[in-house]
Amino acid sequence: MSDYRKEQEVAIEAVRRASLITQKVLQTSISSLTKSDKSPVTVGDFSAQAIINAILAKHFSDDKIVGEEDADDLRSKDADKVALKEKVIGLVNEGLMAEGADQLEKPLSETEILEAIDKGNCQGGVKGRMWTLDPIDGTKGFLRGGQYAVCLALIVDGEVRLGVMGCPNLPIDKSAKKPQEGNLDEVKQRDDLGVIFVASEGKGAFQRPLHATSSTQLTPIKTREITPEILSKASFCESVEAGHSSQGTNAKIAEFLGISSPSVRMDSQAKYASVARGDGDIYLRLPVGDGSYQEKIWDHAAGCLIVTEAGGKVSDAKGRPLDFSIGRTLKNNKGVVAAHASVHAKVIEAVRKALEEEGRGHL
Ligand SMILES: Nc1ncnc2c1ncn2[C@@H]1O[C@H](COP(=O)(O)OS(=O)(=O)O)[C@@H](OP(=O)(O)O)[C@H]1O
Ligand SMILES: [Mg+2]
Ligand SMILES: [Mg+2]
Ligand SMILES: [Mg+2]
Repeated sequence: MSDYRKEQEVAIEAVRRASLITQKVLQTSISSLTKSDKSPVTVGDFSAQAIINAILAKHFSDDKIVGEEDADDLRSKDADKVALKEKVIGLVNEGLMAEGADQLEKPLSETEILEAIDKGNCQGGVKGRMWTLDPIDGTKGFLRGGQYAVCLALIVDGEVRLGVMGCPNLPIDKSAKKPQEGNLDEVKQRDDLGVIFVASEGKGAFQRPLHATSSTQLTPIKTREITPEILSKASFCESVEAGHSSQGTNAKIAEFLGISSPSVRMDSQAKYASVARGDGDIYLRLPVGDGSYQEKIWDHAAGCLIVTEAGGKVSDAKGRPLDFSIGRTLKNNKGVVAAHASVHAKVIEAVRKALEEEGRGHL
């Protein structure tokens, strides 16, 4: 097994710088536009993607990047988009020139920034080294002051080897109260928020405060011990957006497992982070409708490794491992189930029953 020490160090620094810039956006104003698929993208998403891609390109110039965003909208002559691009240029240079490792001496040009964003155009695949980046996962959450995550993972020959995730709105201390969902003022004011989660294949999972310097010690994290006997006491989390996973199916699964407490609804891969550090036990993401939506690799790669390395198990709805080797999507998988390894099989059995009852057993 390779040691990805250098990659880990660079990825943490890239995610740290990008996460701090998204926090700055949150503290000031969030300009956004709507993409052709009707989903939102903000000045924070573009800036974070440019910062991370520029740092990756500097250290690993031969690596490919599968990133969510592209710079097409920023090349538009439309006045709103030109104004948004100007903000992105300012934020990217602020993020890259801030003190610390990888500090840039001289600002990047507009062309360099747009090119950095477009470095995320790789189509994925089974061979070689590629990073996958979700510069802001849970953009809708970001806009409403909810949870969001800056997610970066290294995939080598189709397997996730390294995952780094910045969660600027999660408390450093898992037992501290999470900010109230959508309370933008609360997340602006609290100074105990901001965590980076890290996992490297075979080396365990860790967290560290976002605001610390990069030499800060990583603290190990573990999923909560939950045996089949106490499964009914488990807490499960799901998406805030009803269109992103079937909340009705999730509720039925919880009922089959004897879980009576309501789900914790949270945007983004912060759900994986919560399960990984034992602040939640099960993450359910069951497909909606006919299950035709294909999950994107950047929505799961970092979170999947972080949960696995913390002692959990991640699979699709049928219990199959997620296959990151076939392009930009997880087209061989339907849905996602993450849980403590000792109860994962029981959860999958409940998923099968629930989908069959709905006449969706084929999914
Ligand atoms: N129909 C459908 N089904 C499943 N997933 C979808 C769907 N549409 C979008 N997306 C992706 O959901 C990502 C955000 O997931 P979340 O779990 O954070 O959703 S939620 O905001 O809590 O509802 C979101 O990631 P970001 O775009 O990075 O926010 C999307 O990639
Ligand atoms: Mg996403
Ligand atoms: Mg995103
Ligand atoms: Mg998006």
